[in-house]
This record gives sequence, C-alpha cells and structure tokens, in this order.
Amino acid sequence: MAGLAVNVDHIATLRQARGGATAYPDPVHAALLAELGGADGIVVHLREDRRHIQDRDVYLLRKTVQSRLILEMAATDEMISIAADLRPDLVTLVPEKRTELTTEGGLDVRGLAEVTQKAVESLHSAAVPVSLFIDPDAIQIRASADTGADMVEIHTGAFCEASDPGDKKAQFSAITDAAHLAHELGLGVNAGHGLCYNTIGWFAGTRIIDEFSIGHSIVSRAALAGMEKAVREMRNLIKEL
Ligand SMILES: CC(=O)[C@@H](O)[C@H](O)COP(=O)(O)O
Ligand SMILES: NCC(=O)COP(=O)(O)O
Repeated sequence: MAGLAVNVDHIATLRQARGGATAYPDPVHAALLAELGGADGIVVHLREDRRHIQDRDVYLLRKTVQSRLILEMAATDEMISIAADLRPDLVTLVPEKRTELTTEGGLDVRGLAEVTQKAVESLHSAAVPVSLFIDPDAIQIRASADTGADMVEIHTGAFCEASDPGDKKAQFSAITDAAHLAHELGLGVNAGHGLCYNTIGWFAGTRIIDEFSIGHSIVSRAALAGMEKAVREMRNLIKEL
C-alpha cells in the first residue's frame, strides 16, 4: 500500500500572512495532528526565502515527528549544511526560483548533473537518503539514477492542472511510464505536487507509487474540516488504490 507524506508548508503560509507576527497556526502542531490522522511522513520545504517554513520549524519537527521527516530543499551549500546538521529521514532536492508562486517544473538533473551528484554525495556522507523531484521524463529519470540518488519524486503538477481530458490522460501516462522506468532502474518512486481528493483516484490499481506527497489540498480541507480528519480522508482514499 502506498504511503502518504503530508506537507505542512501552507500552515506556515497562513502563519506568515501577518509577517510572522503570530506564532499560530504552528506547522509543528499540524504535523502532530497529521500523524494522528495516519500520515506516514511529514514534509516541509525550507525555502531560501523562508516564505513559509522557518528554520525553527524544521528543528522542532526533527524533535517531535514520530513518523518520518522529509525535508524539501534546493541543492545549495546552505541547505546541505542544514540537512547534515538536522539529519531528516529523507531530503528531496527541488528547484527553486524566488519569483515562483509555488514549485514549478522538476529539477533539471540532466542539465545540472555535476551539482546534483555532488549534493547527493554530500548528503549521503551525512547518512541522509536523497530523492530528486523531477518531471515525468525518461531522460531525467535516467540522469537521476546516474547521480546515485535513492529515489525520485515524480512531479504530478502538469497532470493535476490539465483540464483537457486528452491532455490529462497523456500526462497521467507520462507519470506511469516514468514510474515504471524508475522502478526498473532500482529507484524508489514517490509522487507529488497538486494532488487532491479527486486526482488521487487516478492511481487506483496502478500500485506504482511508493509514497504520495500531498500538502496544499489537505491543508485546504483542514481549514474547514480539521487536520486530523482531512489527513484521515486522504489516507483512506490511498488505502483503496
Ligand atoms: C516540491 C513541491 O511540490 C513542494 O515544494 C510543494 O510545492 C510545496 O511547496 P511550495 O508551495 O512552497 O512550492
Ligand atoms: N512535493 C510535493 C509536496 O510536498 C506537496 O505539494 P502540494 O500538494 O502542496 O502541491
């Protein structure tokens, strides 16, 4: 059965809405509730611009998360140093642009092979496993395997955002093809970005994703129904896949 890692970034987005003047809502509290709701892991994206998750959050989560702590970060010296000190259960290397509203494309592992491999080696030397957040593209999958990374996280944003039925079907096929190739190359296969209570159903019967990484749709439902309930509902949908 696939796992569910809950991204609590956007609890912190709400907290930072007043410029960090309030201590609430606290992503650390949200993570506890997510775990009570059945989360198999907690994801946080410590961005260079600290627009939502703060350093304080990741260090407190390291002490309090009882499932697994997954740190999303750019492959920069600053972030690698933090990860080596923090020792999360997994690092997912993601591309970052200060001007982006949210994570856009996947990491260009092929084009940044040297930098990516160096980051993978640095994290491995700190005993931190590494996942690479990439588009569902065979070239990027193969390049990821060549870096020595432990797994990939397939970017599901284009599939989730597609409105044309034919395009959505094609985007989903790209994800399943990429997942099969990644498994063949011995990589773990996670998936995330933009997944919601409707799109998750597309994965029924596929059994090709090891863990789904979901944040925005769960936090959005939690705003109305509560975090534990929102996570449990997603957890139950994934159990039925
Ligand atoms: C890589 C990824 O998909 C996550 O970063 C997710 O997008 C939540 O982070 P942001 O909303 O800050 O992009
Ligand atoms: N890596 C994907 C993630 O952490 C959550 O993305 P989203 O569900 O917030 O779009």
